[in-house]
Amino acid sequence: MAESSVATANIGVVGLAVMGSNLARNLASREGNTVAVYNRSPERTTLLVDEHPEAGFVASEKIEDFVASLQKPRTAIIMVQAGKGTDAVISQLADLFEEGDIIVDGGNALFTDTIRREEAVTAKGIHFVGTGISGGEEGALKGPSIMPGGSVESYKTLGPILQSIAAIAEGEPCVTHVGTGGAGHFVKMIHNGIEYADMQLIAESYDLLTKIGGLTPAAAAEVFTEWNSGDLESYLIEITAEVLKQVDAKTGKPFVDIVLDQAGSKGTGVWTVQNALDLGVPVGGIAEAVFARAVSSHPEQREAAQAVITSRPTPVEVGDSFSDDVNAALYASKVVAYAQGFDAIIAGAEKYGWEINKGNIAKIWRGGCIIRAQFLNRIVEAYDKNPGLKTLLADPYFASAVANGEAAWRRIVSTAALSGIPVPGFSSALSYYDSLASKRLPASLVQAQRDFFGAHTYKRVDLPGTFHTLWSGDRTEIESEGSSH
Ligand SMILES: NC(=O)C1=CN([C@@H]2O[C@H](COP(=O)(O)OP(=O)(O)OC[C@H]3O[C@@H](n4cnc5c(N)ncnc54)[C@H](OP(=O)(O)O)[C@@H]3O)[C@@H](O)[C@H]2O)C=CC1
Ligand SMILES: O=C(CO)[C@H](O)[C@H](O)COP(=O)(O)O
Repeated sequence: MAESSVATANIGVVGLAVMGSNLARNLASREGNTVAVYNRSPERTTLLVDEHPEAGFVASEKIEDFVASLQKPRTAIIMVQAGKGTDAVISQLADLFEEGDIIVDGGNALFTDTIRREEAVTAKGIHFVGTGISGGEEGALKGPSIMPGGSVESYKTLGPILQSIAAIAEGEPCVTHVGTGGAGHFVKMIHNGIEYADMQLIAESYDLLTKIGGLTPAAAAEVFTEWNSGDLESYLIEITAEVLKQVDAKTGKPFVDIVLDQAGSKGTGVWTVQNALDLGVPVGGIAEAVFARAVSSHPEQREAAQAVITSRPTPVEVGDSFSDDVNAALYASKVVAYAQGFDAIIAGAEKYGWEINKGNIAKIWRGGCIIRAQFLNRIVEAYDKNPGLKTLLADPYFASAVANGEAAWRRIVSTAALSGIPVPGFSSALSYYDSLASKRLPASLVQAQRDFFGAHTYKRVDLPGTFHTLWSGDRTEIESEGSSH
């Protein structure tokens, strides 16, 4: 490995696994950049440098040499395993960096860790920017969607570099200063939550098309390919068609049929739901997607249940328009998932004091990231028209798009239930829609029950104030001090 302790690089990357190595190549391909690279295990560095001499990397085996190879003020992007790995690298860099240098964490960090790390690092006069980066291997190389947090001052230096490597959508780079502190990682977390929901809805669509619609995976691939030229056009629909087309070389079977039906996760979906619970934001679509992966990953429970549930419903007979109904249900459920994700962003911004422009978030998700979709242009328009929109479902375009597909959506949920096909994503989205649309919810009864057993009080529809009924006494109503909770 060619070592350099002369400061020749204007930017560095620490962590050269899938994301870091591709991000480093992306940076190196941009005019004027000289990129320093470092990885804990030097084999990865050697491999990257040997395979990509054109990148002109300045490689180091020791982190001290890596730091010495960076021009001042130094900027290093960390792309290592979230959690302890990130803490370890930050601590090493913070010991070697000087006032004014910038540490960027581009991994999938939990935003509260980012807030903690920023406090610790900035105490030394070093800038710290937690940034979400999405796009997987290809995005990192060709242009990801980038969601930086951190201070406005840091973004002044970092912004142009990030803009130069980001994906371009509708002529604009997919990067914006999301907000200060942990805002970037918070928004990336929600991005991943929406990603989970979108993937689950697509998986349910595939299940319905094959198990009720009777399509083979290859025929379902054609349906997804067709959908990809309509309102559902998106990266996830596109790759779904590719996966379903794939034939396993070993068995000649459809590839999807030989993959074990147990979905894993690395944690960002769970974080989204945990934080939404804390914020009091219903994100049922994302939660169901997380739970669906969890159900799939308990084979012992599934086996135990299958040993006793031996009688299964016969799939309902469906006509030629079935796939159109699935398309409509997918679209409507997807609108709900995005609406819930944006609600969580709004609530997070309020709680943590971030000024997050929702339209700009939709803009930077139009390219480079896993949830990139045609659909996001409509979200941009919705927030452009009304930045204070209470829910995406109230936007006139989405309201009418969902209303147009509503009957099909209901047919799909009921057909799935009658056929014994689980559709937790579709059905929870429909229930959420119906909850918002209902003039009156049975929450009245829940609140009355709470008052009965715990004197939790209630409000009346016809009078101001807070009340309690003397349930264990003569059941008269008394006015209560304070507000019901
Ligand atoms: N993979 C993806 O599609 C995406 C990943 N991300 C995020 O980007 C980051 C990098 O992801 P990915 O490229 O997949 O790599 P991994 O998450 O698999 O992490 C591997 C890298 O972390 C390094 N590392 C782990 N522990 C330590 C430690 N204690 N000290 C120093 N280095 C350590 C490894 O070094 P060594 O080689 O020495 O083991 C290696 O470079 C992660 O935070 C991930 O969540 C974000 C978007 C997409
Ligand atoms: O951040 C990502 C994409 O945006 C990563 O691919 C992430 O790993 C996906 O989450 P999970 O592994 O839990 O499915």
